[in-house]
Amino acid sequence: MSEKGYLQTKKLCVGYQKHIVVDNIEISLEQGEILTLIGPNGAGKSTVLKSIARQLETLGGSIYLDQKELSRLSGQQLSQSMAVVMTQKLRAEKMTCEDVVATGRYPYTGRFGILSSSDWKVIKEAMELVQVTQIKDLDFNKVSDGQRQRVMLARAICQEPQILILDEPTSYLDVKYKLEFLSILQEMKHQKKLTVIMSLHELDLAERISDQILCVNGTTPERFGTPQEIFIKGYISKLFGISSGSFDEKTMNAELPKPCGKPSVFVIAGDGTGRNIYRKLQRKNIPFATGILFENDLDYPVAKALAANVIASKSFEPIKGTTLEAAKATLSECDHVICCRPNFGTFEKANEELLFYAKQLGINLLTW
Ligand SMILES: Nc1ncnc2c1ncn2[C@@H]1O[C@H](COP(=O)(O)OP(=O)(O)OP(=O)(O)O)[C@@H](O)[C@H]1O
Repeated sequence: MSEKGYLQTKKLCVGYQKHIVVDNIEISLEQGEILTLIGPNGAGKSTVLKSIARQLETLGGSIYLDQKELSRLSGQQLSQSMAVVMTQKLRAEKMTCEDVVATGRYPYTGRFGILSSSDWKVIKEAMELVQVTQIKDLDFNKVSDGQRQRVMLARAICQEPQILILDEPTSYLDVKYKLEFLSILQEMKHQKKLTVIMSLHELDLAERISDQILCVNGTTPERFGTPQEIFIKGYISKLFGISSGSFDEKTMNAELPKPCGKPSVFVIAGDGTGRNIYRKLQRKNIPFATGILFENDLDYPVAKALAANVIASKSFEPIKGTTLEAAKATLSECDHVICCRPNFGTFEKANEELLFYAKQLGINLLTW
């Protein structure tokens, strides 16, 4: 573990009463890093977050913030350094969205909770940043889940924390707000050196935004590392125990199960033209073969996930005669051919020949 770590855990054990959920958690984050927790439902992500946020008593080990034990900070010191947005709904009787955002300033107000003009400036800026100014006068209990999530983020931002803890912050956001939300986190990371610890179910987003990822599943954390170390072939499927369908760590594509049986259709594809057809055939439960695909083609990972048989050729190499023969043999066993290619490039003469062969055999050429 790095001595320079801004936020560190040592042999951290978390759970409920005597029931250990995750043990031996060793993380080390620099200031301004984003850590994402991923793992299956019920694995313990929220439990880890609640423990780091001091909302749940730890069962063992320690958490250090800037070399100081987190448990030794006073309540006010903690709320001035850490903001927390968990999934459970905030009880906010008769509060407007602006009232809720304003509670984020309480760690800075005196005993009477009177907000100064500079507090209101911070509140206004936070609301503008996450675009909730328009709903500021609405009853917090009557806004949508996505709006509520953004109000809670504004509240956390106006707390001006050094560390932000978020449990599934993007779960209710539409794609526009998901991207905006993550952009705000990145901006705060770069401009204010904000350190973020959050859980995400969207693996593609986790891969893009995280500096570090902690994989949680079972009583010991599976892995802690950079996205490049985590998103390696086969690992995510193993972490989540994917048994129906498949997940490709390289493209972050999740595909439904491939249709079973002998292929009845041959798809001549390439240059990303086949993916939609493959998925259409999958939806209709029609087994198919496809080729000839270069291994770096956009179609290739989808074909590997959905096709009964993929005739492939090494990237940046000429297609071998034996590969063309294998494609012809597979095609001749099919009842139909779908050609997705409007024309063929210089290095695709083999596919052009394959189409010609299909016509010679008199195989039914489908247009989809
Ligand atoms: N208050 C509680 N008391 C006792 N056990 C709990 C409590 N909250 C959660 N658990 C248990 O702790 C385990 C981990 O739950 P946790 O909510 O941390 O998982 P998670 O990874 O966040 O799941 P999800 O992805 O579904 O949100 C589960 O077995 C759950 O049943």
